[in-house]
Amino acid sequence: MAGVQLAEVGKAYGAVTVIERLSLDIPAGEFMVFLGPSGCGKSTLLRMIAGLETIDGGTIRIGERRVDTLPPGERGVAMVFQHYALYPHLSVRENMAFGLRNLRVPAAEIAARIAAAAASLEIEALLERKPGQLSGGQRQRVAIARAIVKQPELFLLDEPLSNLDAALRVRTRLELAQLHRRLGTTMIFVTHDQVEAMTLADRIVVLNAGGIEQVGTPMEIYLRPRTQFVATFVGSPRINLLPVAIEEGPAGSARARLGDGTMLDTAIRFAGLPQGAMTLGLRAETVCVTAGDDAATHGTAEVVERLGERTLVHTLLSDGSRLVAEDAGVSAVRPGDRIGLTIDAAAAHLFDATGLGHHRAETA
Ligand SMILES: Nc1ncnc2c1ncn2[C@@H]1O[C@H](COP(=O)(O)OP(=O)(O)OP(=O)(O)O)[C@@H](O)[C@H]1O
Repeated sequence: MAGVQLAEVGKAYGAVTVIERLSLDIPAGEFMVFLGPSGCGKSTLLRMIAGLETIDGGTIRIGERRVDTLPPGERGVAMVFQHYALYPHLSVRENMAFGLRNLRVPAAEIAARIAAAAASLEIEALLERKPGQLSGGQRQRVAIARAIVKQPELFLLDEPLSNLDAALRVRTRLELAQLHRRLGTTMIFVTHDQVEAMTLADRIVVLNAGGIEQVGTPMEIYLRPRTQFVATFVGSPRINLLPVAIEEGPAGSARARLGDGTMLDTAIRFAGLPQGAMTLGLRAETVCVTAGDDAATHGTAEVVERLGERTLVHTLLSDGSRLVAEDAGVSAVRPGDRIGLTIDAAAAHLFDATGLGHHRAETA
């Protein structure tokens, strides 16, 4: 297994810059996820590491070796795509053996590796079938098994779960996490699905328009989003964003005034915040429906989404702004109801005009 180092890599197609001087260090053994919206350059970056795209500048290292001048076959990587890219006329076994024969791996060794990978992904019973005789999930498992038998130093996975139905996606996701634990091989996984990113990653790279917005563990990304873009992209329902005016509150903290006049004392230091209007970020789970007299503000329930374990209440505030609040799974709230809301102001985020995030001081 090998780590990966990208140093100031860039890529343009004609006049369009797709990746701009991007640097990133991935330690050996890490499960790294590239997360970002469609078109942000995730696949391009992965293909640059694989050698399927040239780079216009910078260097790429895998382990101790500089690889950006090497052809894909010499980089020690195996790639799994969204489309399984299996040879339709070859059996599963032959699909797995194909690349190894090209590498002149001895036949007995090929057989042993196929047996081990097939057992690991529970596809032993499928080895003599052709891809056309497999379900989508089985095909994807074969594609992963075909990557494993190469015993790569690095796995590159480009949205490998997105062709699977919801249940199979979850199962294959768990299998992939277990596989990583078992093999310990460095993996880079591209997705636009934040649940996949949160559940699989040791660390996530959030990409936006060809650049890195933030690199961090899933909970760092969720709890301390570096930018408003990251805060908005990660988390479901989407984080509530409200324009606020800021003044100094108790003990040097920032006090936010919402459009409806509600005052919230955040746990964010006032000193150092830029002057002027800011955007308050409140995750839905920090805004809760209350029937008691502890409400920070009141609003009108517009839409009530019952998810089973919790209820999302889309609420209109008196100044016309809207936010999503949470209630228990069994909730009495109906559309049109006037409701009270508690707000956990200590968990609030503030975003300045440049989109930079400000959070409560780190606690030990
Ligand atoms: N061969 C090409 N020629 C010109 N532009 C390209 C080419 N390949 C990709 N692009 C552009 O580069 C940008 C990044 O594409 P890329 O496929 O890396 O995005 P992505 O983040 O993987 O998106 P998706 O999730 O939709 O696959 C896009 O704007 C795309 O239109």
